[in-house]
Amino acid sequence: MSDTIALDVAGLAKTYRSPGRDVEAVRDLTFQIRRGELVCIVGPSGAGKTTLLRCIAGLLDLSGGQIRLDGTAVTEPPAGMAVVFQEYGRSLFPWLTVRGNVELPLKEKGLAKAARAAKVAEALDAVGLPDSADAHPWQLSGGMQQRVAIARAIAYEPSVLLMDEPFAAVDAQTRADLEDLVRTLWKRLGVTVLFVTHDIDESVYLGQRVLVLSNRPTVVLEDVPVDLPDDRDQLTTRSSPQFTKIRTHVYELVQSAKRGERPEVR
Ligand SMILES: Nc1ncnc2c1ncn2[C@@H]1O[C@H](COP(=O)(O)OP(=O)(O)OP(=O)(O)O)[C@@H](O)[C@H]1O
Repeated sequence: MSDTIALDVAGLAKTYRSPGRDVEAVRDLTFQIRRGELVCIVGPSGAGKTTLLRCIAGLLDLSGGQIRLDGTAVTEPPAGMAVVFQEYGRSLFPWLTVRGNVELPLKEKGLAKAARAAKVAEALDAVGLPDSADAHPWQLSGGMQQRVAIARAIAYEPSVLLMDEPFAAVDAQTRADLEDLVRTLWKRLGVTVLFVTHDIDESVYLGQRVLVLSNRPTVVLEDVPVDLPDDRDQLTTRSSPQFTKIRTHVYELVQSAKRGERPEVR
């Protein structure tokens, strides 16, 4: 089962077209993610990472290629997918309580009230916010709000979880806690995770693989395996020689991507 392909991105191209100005964001992206994998994506700013995620989420029309989730072409937001964005402040509804926010997609899914209540409680518990159900998002810190966004995503029980720079706006200590939370939930739930980040160390700490993207128009520069033990912790893992070796390699790749290096000319 673990070798089944969950996400298949084949020859993806995306050009934003507007009168008098076309922006070719993604030229030719091809990669596959197996069910239950945790894959990170890094690349230079403006490389098309968000564009890629929005295409996978079914939020943008493709200009070429195809995206398949569990064998089915993605042409609209797929039922089995959840997305956590960077801007938790804008992704939570301020007029709803934490419970209301986490419950909303479950209502849309058609779950009965008792089942919804159980899933909301379980998800808030999993992200360490069992006592915040009646609070409103604006009463919580940034890190807590992002936990609510994660709780909302996991309560929905997606088969694929997309995360677009989810921790970019939180402080370093909270970020480390949230990274560990993602790994814990990923292991517990067996969900397939695609995680976009600017932070090279974060990509190596979290991922089983790191896809390094070229600059725009985007292609995959290198698919880097992260052969670190599965049990990771912020101190031991990050200070291990193997971690340093991989993060140095990814760092050099991103630097060469910034200089415009592309696979066909390497
Ligand atoms: N709606 C849009 N219309 C036109 N061009 C766009 C649009 N959205 C993004 N772009 C362009 O597409 C390219 C890729 O943008 P995208 O946001 O996907 O990159 P990114 O890798 O996520 O960037 P960053 O790391 O800075 O967040 C950029 O040149 C951007 O200006």
